[in-house]
Formats: sequence, C-alpha cells, structure tokens
Amino acid sequence: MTLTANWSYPTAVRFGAGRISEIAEACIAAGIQNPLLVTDRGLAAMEITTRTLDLLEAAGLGRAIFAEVDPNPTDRNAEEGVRVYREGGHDGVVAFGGGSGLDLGKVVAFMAGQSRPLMDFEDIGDWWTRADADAIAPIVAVPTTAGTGSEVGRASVITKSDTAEKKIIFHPRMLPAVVICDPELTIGMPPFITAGTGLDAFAHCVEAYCSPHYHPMSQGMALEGMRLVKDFLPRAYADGGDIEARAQMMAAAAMGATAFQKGLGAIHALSHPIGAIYHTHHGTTNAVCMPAVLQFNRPEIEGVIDRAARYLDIDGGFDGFASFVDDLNASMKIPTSLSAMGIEEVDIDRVVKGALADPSTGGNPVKMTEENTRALLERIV
Ligand SMILES: NC(=O)c1ccc[n+]([C@@H]2O[C@H](COP(=O)([O-])OP(=O)(O)OC[C@H]3O[C@@H](n4cnc5c(N)ncnc54)[C@H](O)[C@@H]3O)[C@@H](O)[C@H]2O)c1
Ligand SMILES: [Fe+2]
Repeated sequence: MTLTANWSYPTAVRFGAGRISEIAEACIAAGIQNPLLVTDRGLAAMEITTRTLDLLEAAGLGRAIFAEVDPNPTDRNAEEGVRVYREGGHDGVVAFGGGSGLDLGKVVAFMAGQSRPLMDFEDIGDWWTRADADAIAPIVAVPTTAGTGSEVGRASVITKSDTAEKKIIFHPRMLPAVVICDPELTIGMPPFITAGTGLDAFAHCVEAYCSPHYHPMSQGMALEGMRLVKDFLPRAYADGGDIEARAQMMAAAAMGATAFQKGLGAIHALSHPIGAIYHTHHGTTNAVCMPAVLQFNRPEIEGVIDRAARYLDIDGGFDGFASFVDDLNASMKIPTSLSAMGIEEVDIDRVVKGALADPSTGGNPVKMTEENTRALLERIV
C-alpha cells in the first residue's frame, strides 16, 4: 500500500442545543451583513425557519429568503437562487435545511460570482480550478436534519433537469465558513425522515469505512460514527424529543460526511441515479440498497466488517453485522426493495449507466462492472 494522501478537516462548528441564537454572530464572523437564507419549500413555512429569520432581522441583517428548492435540488433551482441573490445585493448565504436546502444554498454562494455555467464545476479531475475562487460568497450552514453532513462538506449534489442525472459540484471553498449544529432544530422531523436521514449518515460511515483508500483519520471517524448511529438512531426514531439522541445523531452526520472524504461506494452510486430518476428520498434509498451492497462487497470487506462488529459489540462478525443492518432497517419500516418503495418499474439500463458514471463507484471495494452492477441492482428491485 502507498501511504500518501490529501487530507482536509471540516470547519468551525458551533455545536449544541439552542445555539441557533448565535446565527447573527455566525454571519458576522463569516463576514456577512446581508444574508440570503436558502431553504426548501417545506421548511420555509416551519417555525424553526421563521424564528431564524426573526433572529437575523433583530440583529439588523434582514430577513431575505429563497425557498424555491426541490427535494433533490436542481440546476434550475440554482439558477433562480443566483438570480434572487444578485438582485438582492446579498453578500453571503445562510444555507438552512436538510441536504436539499444546504446543497442549494452552498451552490448559490458558489455560483453568485461565476461566469461559467454550473456543470463546468462537476467533480471531475480538477474542474474546480476553473472557478474564480475569490468570487465565492461566504456560507453559514445550519442543518435541520441529521444525515447528509453537507454542512461540513465541500460538495453539493445537484440534479441536471434535462437528463435527470445527479451531479456532484465540488469546490474546496464551498465548505461553509461557520456551521451551527443545533439539535433542537431536528426535533420536529417526523420518524420516517429521522430514519431515512439517519441511515444516510450510517451509509456514509459504512461506505467510507469499507472504501480501500488510505485515510486512517476518516477510518476512525467512520467507526465511531457507526456506533453513534447504532446507539442513538433508534432512540431518536422512538422519541423525536430525545435531545441527547438528536445531538449524537447530528454529530454522526457530520462525522459521516467528514469520513467520506475517503470515498463512498456502490450504495451511493446506485442511490444517486435512482433518486434523480424516481425522486426518492436519498437516505431511505441508501438504506434499501445497503443489505445487497454489503453482500456484493463481502469478498473484500469481511475482515474490516469483522473488526467493526467487534467495536460495535455485535456478535457473529460479518453475518452478525449484516443481520444488525436488516434489523435496524426493519425496526424503522424501511422498505426491502425498490418496488416496496413505490417504484413500479425500474429502468435497469438507465440506472446501471448512471451508477457506473457516478464518482462514488471509484470508492467501492469490489470493482463495479456493467455485469455485476446489473446483477446487484436486480437484487434490489
Ligand atoms: N452534499 C453532500 O455531501 C450530500 C450528502 C448526502 C446527500 N446529499 C443530498 O441531500 C439531499 C437529501 O437531504 P436530506 O436527506 O436531509 O433531505 P431533504 O433536505 O430533502 O429534506 C427532506 C424533507 O424533510 C423536511 N425537513 C427538513 N428538516 C426538517 C425538520 N427539522 N423538521 C421537519 N421537516 C424537515 C424537508 O422540508 C423535506 O421535505 C439529496 O439531494 C442528497 O442527494 C448531499
Ligand atoms: Fe448520502
């Protein structure tokens, strides 16, 4: 093994219940005087959002909001957001929400001063160096789900409207300058979103942990992230008001996203095209894919999963871990197939093509080919 790597750390995180009260201070710390709060339509009407706008307004920072954001946000949402940002003369973004609001907010800040089109910054090779880094507006990120960890990430997942492909837009400066992780904001999440988002955090930890790239720091973070999910997701699901469980899940989400700098794998490679084509929830789709992907990767991951099982106090090595995943899914009513999820007919050719083109494919422990990816997908439909 060659022990060389490029490592980056996450950013300044203000973590703790009630810390949304620091939103104005966080904006000032990031150099923002006239923020545009970007979130999705559903959240726009919720009390946690209006309260955040009240806090900004009370500090003299205005209460501008852009909420034309779809779940699995699109390039069209981004164009519209950039237009509103420019018209309002804003000088930074408060990216507020689950992964959808966070990703779109990050992209609006990134694109606000660029002259090239968004897809010129897809995460391929060094395309990010095409951007004018000095024109990227500062971002304060406020997660309201505990799953994607996008608040500590340098990428946004944006669906291309004309082809229904999920693309990863990457720039190191898209990393939010300040993050407020306030678990109180997640209390209102209904159980099925708690489950789906929490299992996204789990998928990040598991895929990062199993990915063969060399990154011992991520490896440690992924393992402890799995433990937090194992101990606290069932509690958050059973009692949404359990603030300790909500806080630990918020930490697990940030850890998963930091860990996946190491790599993701077949779960995300499949889930991205499925989500883009059939508009399914990202984390829930990952959870549906995970049992089959574990078996698919078994020849390469048995040893590391044995070690994870020992750390997690799961008996039975790889098989024990696989049963634990099945039981965790079942306990939170995760469907066992894509058809049980409501997708009547999966376009196998299209999903396989999308999966093989997805950057997560490169991090999977077993090399993904057209043939084995098709067989894998057929086990999930
Ligand atoms: N950038 C990254 O690194 C990264 C990683 C994983 C996933 N993603 C992307 O993130 C998106 C999924 O994000 P998500 O799983 O957080 O879901 P989401 O942001 O789409 O939110 C799901 C639903 O939950 C609602 N919601 C959010 N917070 C709530 C709260 N506190 N109370 C009640 N309802 C609430 C939203 O309004 C929405 O209807 C996908 O587009 C996915 O591709 C990005
Ligand atoms: Fe994910």
